[in-house]
Amino acid sequence: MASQTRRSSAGRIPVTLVTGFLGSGKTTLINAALRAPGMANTVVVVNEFGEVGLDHQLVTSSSDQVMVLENGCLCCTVHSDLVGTLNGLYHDRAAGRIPSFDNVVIETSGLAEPGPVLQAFLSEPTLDGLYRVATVITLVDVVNWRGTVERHDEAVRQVAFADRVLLTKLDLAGDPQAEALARRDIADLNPAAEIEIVDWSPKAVAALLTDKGFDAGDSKADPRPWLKVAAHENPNDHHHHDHGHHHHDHAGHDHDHHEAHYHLRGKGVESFVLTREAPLSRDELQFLLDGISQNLGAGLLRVKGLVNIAGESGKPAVIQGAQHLLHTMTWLDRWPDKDDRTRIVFITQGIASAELREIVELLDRVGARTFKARERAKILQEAVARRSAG
Ligand SMILES: Nc1nc2c(ncn2[C@@H]2O[C@H](COP(=O)(O)OP(=O)(O)OP(=O)(O)O)[C@@H](O)[C@H]2O)c(=O)[nH]1
Repeated sequence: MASQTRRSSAGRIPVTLVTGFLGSGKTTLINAALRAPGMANTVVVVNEFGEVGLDHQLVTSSSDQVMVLENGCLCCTVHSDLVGTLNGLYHDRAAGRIPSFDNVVIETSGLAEPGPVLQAFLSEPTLDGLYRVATVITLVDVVNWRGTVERHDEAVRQVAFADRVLLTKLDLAGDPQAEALARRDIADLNPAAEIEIVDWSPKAVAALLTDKGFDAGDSKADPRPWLKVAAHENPNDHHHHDHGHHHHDHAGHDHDHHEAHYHLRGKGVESFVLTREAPLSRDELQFLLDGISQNLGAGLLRVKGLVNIAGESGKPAVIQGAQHLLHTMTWLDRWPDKDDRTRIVFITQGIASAELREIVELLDRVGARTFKARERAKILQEAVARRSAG
């Protein structure tokens, strides 16, 4: 894995990823949006499994601004199909072969893993520089949610990666508790996600699908709504805000609450916030990130953070990565507020926060020793050089 400082990345085309399990309402959502004038400059890319041919007709009949990839799920073919399609679109647009567009929506297959898709957008030789992921929207069908999440880990990760979770099929839910249960489960998996009920009006849906999100290539952007450190640090706050009629019960007597917590604890999604008061050198940052991703392997889902790099204290570096491969780095002009500590959010699966904390502490100790030794070696070398020169 290589940390890399990106060239100016402003001007990349924003992409909205729409994920959600089979039947959660992705096609319905996108079709609703395509009726709005606000979607005129948006291209929709649909990925699907071969056997679900219906999607294709539904979507293409509504518009000619839709591309369909039929070669299987994104997780297996992302580096060929999706990358090829998006690269092709970009160059066709540049050459004037297709009408200009300034926004892309990708409907992923219901079984798609968001991690590899995100990774493709962060990796230099593929899509970075052309496109950036603006928001990840995950649809959750509240009627089938519990059964789905129990059996399909993809559904867990689709929620874990979301910036925004949209609840669908509330009108079909017989159980009046279904919404509250789904909200609680989702907040357990992803305490930073906005959880909303879908407003199906074309204008409202189009606004969601054209949301520009946080652009790490825009040095004036405010990273706070993207990073949401507080939500990751204090996940329980979120429960209290979002759990509607359960908010009176802060004492922990809520039976369902414990059940829900237990139910999802088995899914193992956790977040961990690494905070550093002292600025980090680039080497230290690289060492820490490499060490963490090597130790966590596939257990690391997402990394994002603001870093105070030694010698660059007036401005934060934005880093982000998806899974084990990439960390890209861009710079903001200034810190968004007085807090200029390094804060990096790690979202993991199958690794307890305590375990991650231990790994970080160990890396810190090893790192401190390594860097001190390197520093000493440098001083020695310089002394030797001075002596041989003089
Ligand atoms: N009543 C009701 N039906 C909905 C709602 N959302 C989606 N549906 C219906 O659920 C079915 C599945 O919706 P789709 O939009 O095809 O779901 P999808 O996520 O694209 O499904 P896949 O392509 O299989 O992954 C359709 O018949 C929709 O009309 C909702 O909020 N209420």
